Amino acid sequence: MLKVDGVGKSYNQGGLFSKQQQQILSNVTFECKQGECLGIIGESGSGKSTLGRLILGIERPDRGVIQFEGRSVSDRRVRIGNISAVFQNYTSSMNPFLTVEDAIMEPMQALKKSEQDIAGKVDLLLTQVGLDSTYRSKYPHELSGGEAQRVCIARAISTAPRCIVFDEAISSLDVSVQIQVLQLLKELKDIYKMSYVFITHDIQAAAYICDRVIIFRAGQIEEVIPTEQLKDVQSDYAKKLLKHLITF
Ligand SMILES: Nc1ncnc2c1ncn2[C@@H]1O[C@H](COP(=O)(O)OP(=O)(O)OP(=O)(O)O)[C@@H](O)[C@H]1O
Repeated sequence: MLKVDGVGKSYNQGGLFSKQQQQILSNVTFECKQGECLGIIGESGSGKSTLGRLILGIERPDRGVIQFEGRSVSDRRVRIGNISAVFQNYTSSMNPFLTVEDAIMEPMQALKKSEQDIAGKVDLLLTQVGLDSTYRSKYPHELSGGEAQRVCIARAISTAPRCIVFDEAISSLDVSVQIQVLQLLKELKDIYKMSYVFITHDIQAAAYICDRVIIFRAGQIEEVIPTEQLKDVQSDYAKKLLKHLITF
């Protein structure tokens, strides 16, 4: 369904007029199947978020292609309504001037759904993420971190996308809230039959929610492994990384 094929990306290093390039991603190839949760685990700076931005079409790869159901995600019409995102920083992901209701309605309005359909769906989406209709009129500063992230999730699922990219989406939450949100994401995946690309440092969260995990190293895929075999990773790097990331 989502195919990343031979993707490379570099950035200019050392300012606007510098010609020095830093290679961030090299020849990244993988597929995320329909209904699959694919984890991407790697050290800080290994290029995970860059890959997430390329999948979301926020930036374009220098080399290779990213396709959703056979069509390049560089075409906005392919992405819109099909691929959405939930980021780590829920407070800056939310427009401080929009109420919860407006924030949830915005992606549906972009798809030109009827006002009646949209208004009726807000309560359902709030219920699905464990909030009630009293939240409709609240502003982001009136929400706890867990509530704000639930609103971001409601917004992300509002168009019933086929795929969601989560970039460290639970990392800023308290541990007890993280567990609740992970449970919620699992339930929603089953309801909507979505695929998830789950970018994280958190091996325990990945083990809980992912079907397969990609171990990422310096912008390249080191190993891809089904979650139930995570303890049997082959490469020395993956063994060391997992040991380092397991905190208990
Ligand atoms: N827009 C940009 N311009 C220049 N360099 C960038 C840009 N975005 C990212 N980088 C560099 O690319 C590298 C990879 O960053 P990226 O955020 O993708 O890594 P990451 O694995 O997500 O890290 P973390 O886990 O800390 O979020 C870093 O060295 C970063 O400084």
